[in-house]
Amino acid sequence: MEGEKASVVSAMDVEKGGVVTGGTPRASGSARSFGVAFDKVRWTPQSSGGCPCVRGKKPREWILSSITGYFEPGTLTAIMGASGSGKSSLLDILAKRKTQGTVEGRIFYGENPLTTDFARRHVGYVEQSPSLIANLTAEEMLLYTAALQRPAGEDPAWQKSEIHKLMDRLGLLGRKDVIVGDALAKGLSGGETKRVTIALGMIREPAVLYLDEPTSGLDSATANEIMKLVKDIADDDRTVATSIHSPTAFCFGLFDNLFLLASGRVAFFGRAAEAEEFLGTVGAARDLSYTTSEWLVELLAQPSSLAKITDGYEKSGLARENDEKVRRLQNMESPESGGAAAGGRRRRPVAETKKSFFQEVRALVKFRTPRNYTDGAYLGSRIGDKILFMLVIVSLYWGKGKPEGGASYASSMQVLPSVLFMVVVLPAFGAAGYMPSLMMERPIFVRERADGNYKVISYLLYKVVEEFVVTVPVSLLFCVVIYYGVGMHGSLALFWLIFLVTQNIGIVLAYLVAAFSPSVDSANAFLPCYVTLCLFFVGLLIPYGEIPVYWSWFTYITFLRYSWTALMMNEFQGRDIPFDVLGLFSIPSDESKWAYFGYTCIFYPVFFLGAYLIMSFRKYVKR
Ligand SMILES: Nc1ncnc2c1ncn2[C@@H]1O[C@H](COP(=O)(O)OP(=O)(O)OP(=O)(O)O)[C@@H](O)[C@H]1O
Repeated sequence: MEGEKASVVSAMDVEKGGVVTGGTPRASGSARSFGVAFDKVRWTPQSSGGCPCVRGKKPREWILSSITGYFEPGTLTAIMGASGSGKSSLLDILAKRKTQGTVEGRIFYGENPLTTDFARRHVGYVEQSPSLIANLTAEEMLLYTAALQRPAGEDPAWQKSEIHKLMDRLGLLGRKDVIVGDALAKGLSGGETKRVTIALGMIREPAVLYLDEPTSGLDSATANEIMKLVKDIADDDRTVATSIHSPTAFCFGLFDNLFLLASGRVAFFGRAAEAEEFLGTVGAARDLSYTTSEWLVELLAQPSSLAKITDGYEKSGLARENDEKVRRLQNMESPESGGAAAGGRRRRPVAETKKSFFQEVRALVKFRTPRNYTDGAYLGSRIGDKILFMLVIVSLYWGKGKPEGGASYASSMQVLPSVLFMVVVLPAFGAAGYMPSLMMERPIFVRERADGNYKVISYLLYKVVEEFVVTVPVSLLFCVVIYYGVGMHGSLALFWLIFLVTQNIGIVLAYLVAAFSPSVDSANAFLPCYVTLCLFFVGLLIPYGEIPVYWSWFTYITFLRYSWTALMMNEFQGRDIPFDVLGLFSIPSDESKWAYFGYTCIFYPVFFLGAYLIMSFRKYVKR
């Protein structure tokens, strides 16, 4: 496959003249060089749809208006502007990451119009505050991302050696075994975390790399180092643009081009070295007590002078030249582009990196599951409650299921339905414990989906497989101890299967609730509410036959009803006892317990599908 062995890090390792890193030689900049051209781009947070009578006559407020420019391969463009001027919004639009509002204008990458698929394959995006997986080490974080983003057939050993080269180049190799960490568990420092995020943006070898404030929160020396790395990336024929708030003089010297934004309009676009002279021509005289970058920051922070500058730019010859160049690039008539628009070279086909969902699930399980399985908090919350309730049930009901063991028939007939009731209710309530994991991980899920790391189905399958593996031994222990401790009858295997399935239905129910809930609080309110309502309709608190007709519909969406009925049938069907226990609870004695087990199972795919559809179509990020 072309490019299969193309270096993960060739951007870093290529010596001028085109040499290689561990893999097959790659001529410098020979493949996947795209320039970016954008013409009269504007954006409003208001959506375009809807009936005007509902929307009202409120005119649209354009946060960005008439933004025209281009980024060329081999150049580093800095986007500067005051806070709120639209820097991040512009990058989001160019990377197809805006999820709200209306975008107008034309955006081309080479000869390709911008699409989500194109952006996922060719555009790297280094977020300002990326969500990383806190319990992975720096090395694992990169290997994990490489396993998801690199072509399927790539040799993992080769991938690992390339990742090590990338880490070495980014000054991370000595810190490869340090966990990424978060606010609660300290791991990498802020500067090291930024390097990891830049490395993440480079793993797919994107032709275009956007960075949103890569130096924010860093000291000047670290900021300079980071920007040197960014400049190196651009020097390898990549198209690189970064938003930056207050660059040091050193950083400013690294910029090839400068894009100044003022209240969503262009105040200057051209060679960084020519900005000062141009601004002088539109009446913004340089204050010599500042460095150029400091002066620009001061200038852009003064709203009173900005309209004059943006008006001056829009009427300038420079703006006309830029417009003209963008039009040439988009029409693919640029002599310097050789027919490939926006300054890009003719590119060869890119290695197909799409993976099957099975390969994605395997990568997710390989890197994330071992960490979870060795995390005491993760396992404790999944095993602890089962062990506790198992001990409570056994100590309370020891031997009471067998009348011949001392308990009277009457007591035994009361005890067994109650124990079975608790056996189905516990995993349903316990499901609340699975919601936070999905909700806390939502920012990671959102970033990884935006990076095109996996499909929703792969992520959900990984989650359920990871949980299922834990539930198998835990539920087996729980069921064996209770079965023999209480003194049950019927099939132990079916008893266990019903409990196992009920527990896993609880898990996917938790995922479904987590998928549609806007916050952990609302999810925590909804799930116990639904489960508690279900308790009334299980069949123990009120026999089915006595449930009022206007509530009967609810019994059909009470999965606990089916699992409890199957357990009751398993326990009492065919037993020679002087009580008609099943009849007492309106449970048909002549129907198959396996059929009720089957009805229970149906809830699993239904809840799973619900969670999948919501996670696929819901926009979790408003940006
Ligand atoms: N989804 C959105 N809905 C409504 N307003 C938004 C949305 N996204 C951005 N804005 C507004 O657009 C303006 C530009 O925001 P943006 O984040 O692009 O600015 P910025 O220049 O990157 O700022 P900073 O340097 O502080 O990060 C701000 O006023 C912001 O509140």
